[in-house]
Amino acid sequence: MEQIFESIINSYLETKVGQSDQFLNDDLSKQLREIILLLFQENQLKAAGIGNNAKFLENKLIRSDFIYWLDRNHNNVYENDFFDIMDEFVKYLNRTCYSGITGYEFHFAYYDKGSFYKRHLDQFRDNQNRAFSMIMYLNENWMASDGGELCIYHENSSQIISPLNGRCVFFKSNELEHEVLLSYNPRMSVTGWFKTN
Ligand SMILES: O=C(O)CCC(=O)C(=O)O
Ligand SMILES: [Fe+2]
Repeated sequence: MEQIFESIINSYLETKVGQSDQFLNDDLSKQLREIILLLFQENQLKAAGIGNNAKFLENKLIRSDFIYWLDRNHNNVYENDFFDIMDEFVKYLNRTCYSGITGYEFHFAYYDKGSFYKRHLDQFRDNQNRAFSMIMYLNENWMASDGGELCIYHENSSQIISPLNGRCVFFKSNELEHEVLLSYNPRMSVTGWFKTN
């Protein structure tokens, strides 16, 4: 894994967006995808970012994905395999970049056909503990015509990233605004944040 971590950090340092196209192996990616599909069937995914009713409408205009938080207490082998990789990555980050990461949170995300997430920053105004964002895509055979690209806004340009199976994207949470473009097919991912105190 070290080599993959290194390539993510090198691309992050070079371009502000760390990337690897083989972060999750096909087997783990498939198992995580199956968990999401089961949660979807069982109606356990929750519309993302719901507050009260007024907020609900407002939210729907900003994002239309459904989420489910991963948790070691679920005692799911594959969620735990995923967390093991994240624990390794945190150690790597803290050892090589002195990043001082003390925690993380990850959720599954399901963007049904016609879903999107408008331009935003991942750090909340009243809480700065999200240091880095990371997204891992689980979409086999994703085609350009499926849409659902991640668009990252740099100072003078924008960068379009297709949500391909096994790919991960890593960037600083308070720095880069980004958006999920309209998805024409169900789009699945694990998204999360590395936190500092
Ligand atoms: O799925 C993606 O490509 C980005 C998701 C995102 O921006 C978020 O959940 O904050
Ligand atoms: Fe985001």
